[in-house]
Amino acid sequence: MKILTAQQIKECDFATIEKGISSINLMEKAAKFCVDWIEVNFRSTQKFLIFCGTGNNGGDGFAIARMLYEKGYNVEVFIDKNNREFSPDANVNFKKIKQMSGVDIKDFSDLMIRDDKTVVIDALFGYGLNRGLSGATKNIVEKLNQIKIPKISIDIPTGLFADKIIEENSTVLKADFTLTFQFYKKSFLHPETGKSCGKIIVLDINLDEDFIDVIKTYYFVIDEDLIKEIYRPRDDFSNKGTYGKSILVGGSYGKIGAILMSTLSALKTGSGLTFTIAPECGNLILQSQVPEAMFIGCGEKYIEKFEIQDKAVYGIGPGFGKEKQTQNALLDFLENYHDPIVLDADALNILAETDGMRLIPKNSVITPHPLEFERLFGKTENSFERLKLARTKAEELQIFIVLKDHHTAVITPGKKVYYNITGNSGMAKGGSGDVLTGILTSLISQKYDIEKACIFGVWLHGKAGDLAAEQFSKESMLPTDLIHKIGEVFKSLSS
Ligand SMILES: NC(=O)C1=CN([C@@H]2O[C@H](COP(=O)(O)OP(=O)(O)OC[C@H]3O[C@@H](n4cnc5c(N)ncnc54)[C@H](O)[C@@H]3O)[C@@H](O)[C@H]2O)[C@@H](O)CC1
Ligand SMILES: Nc1ncnc2c1ncn2[C@@H]1O[C@H](COP(=O)(O)OP(=O)(O)O)[C@@H](O)[C@H]1O
Ligand SMILES: [K+]
Repeated sequence: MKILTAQQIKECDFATIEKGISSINLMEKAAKFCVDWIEVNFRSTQKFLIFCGTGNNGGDGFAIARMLYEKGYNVEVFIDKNNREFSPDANVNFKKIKQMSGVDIKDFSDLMIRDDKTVVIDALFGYGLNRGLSGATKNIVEKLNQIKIPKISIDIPTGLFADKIIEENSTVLKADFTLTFQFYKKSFLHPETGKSCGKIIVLDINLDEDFIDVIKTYYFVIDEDLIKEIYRPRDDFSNKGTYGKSILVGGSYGKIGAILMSTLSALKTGSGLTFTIAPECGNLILQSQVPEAMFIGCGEKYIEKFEIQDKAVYGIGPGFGKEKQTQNALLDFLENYHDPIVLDADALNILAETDGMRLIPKNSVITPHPLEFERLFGKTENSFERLKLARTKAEELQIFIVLKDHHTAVITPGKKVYYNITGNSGMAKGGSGDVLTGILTSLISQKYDIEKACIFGVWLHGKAGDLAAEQFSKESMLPTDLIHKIGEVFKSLSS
């Protein structure tokens, strides 16, 4: 799914209107989709308090208020009575609601909440916000944020921009749900801004498909349609050679578990032949826990050297450690190896400390979490800036950067960004990243195109995490539980 800027969304609205629907009918349609969702999900609500701004977001709010009232709900509409300069479409809907005898139109300052079964609808500002909140709107948002009743934001939580960071400490409505039109907005996917969105529901209001097809963007959300295009079912007439050779390199005394999880994940993701290169202290553990993988020992307690094998894909780093010999082993390997590889964890830390980034083969994948990213490329002000730097570095080094976070971003050498929306905070545990390394190595060894392997890999990882959380809870699920859910995800794809 494409992500558009506020300006592009506006153009998309115009394109849709040019195709024959009037702007007021488009607003009506958008409001109806919201009301349909609200009816299903907030059926027992006794009163809706609907806060409307002066732009078209406010217009949506007036239309939603009218429709809810017509369906028999108790509705109160709040506006800033000192500012009634509504946009033309908002004005049409304001006039309609004003004529309804059973709906009170109140000033923001009249807000009183007595009833438990009350829900707030935020239609103050949408993608047209062009500066931070101030005055009456800022005050009412601050007040609403202190009241513990459910809040539904229409299109965008008021105070957020669609596509850029907000100033620190600025006021933003804290929504429980965001009913957004047609597209995810970039700000929903970054930690500083996304935390205000609650659960995001994308309502398809049938904006012009031809426009959406051709509009150029570098930003995408990974959705199930994309995954279904990427996923290749296994061929009956195949053998282990068809599915590649994955070699997971890592582990050191006390951190054998990390490379074990990578190895198991590679197997569970379908790798044909799987090897683990680890120090001898891991031999017994690996051979007994993952008998399907072949073990190559090199060093006693940490890796001292490792050889290049033909026709394999290497995933290097989990549990690797940073011993001097291990460092040299990695740098030697990279001096002589020129095919794409996956680099994670201590392999990245070693490259950061030794200035070895230039040795990474073109089209390789690196999987830093924010701190590893900072060690590699330096500090940035916020996650928007981090992404910008990552896009520059991915192009400069011609590599894929899998920037791990709540919404992991896959950044391609062509500077495209694919945000992942599967996964959950149950995965915020040591070991989850090791699993991802195994998955990515396995997919690349199965000859998935590298961009597709990254997109598919992060989605699969998060989806398996979601299934693990469903069964065990976010608190109790373990990275190993996630590995055992990979199969269920594949089953759902092939059914
Ligand atoms: N395709 C879509 O996405 C559709 C969007 N619609 C709605 O239209 C909205 C966009 O409408 P608008 O462009 O009118 O934008 P807004 O409703 O966000 O309001 C923008 C207006 O407020 C002013 N403004 C901006 N920041 C301000 C601030 N901090 N303080 C005071 N005033 C400020 C602007 O100058 C502008 O006049 C969407 O968010 C959505 O709710 C729907 O009505 C129809 C379909
Ligand atoms: N709150 C979260 N929501 C979604 N995914 C998460 C969350 N926290 C962590 N993850 C995922 O778990 C993995 C953690 O990786 P990493 O930080 O490298 O852990 P480790 O190195 O300990 O294995 C990443 O893929 C990340 O996207
Ligand atoms: K809003």
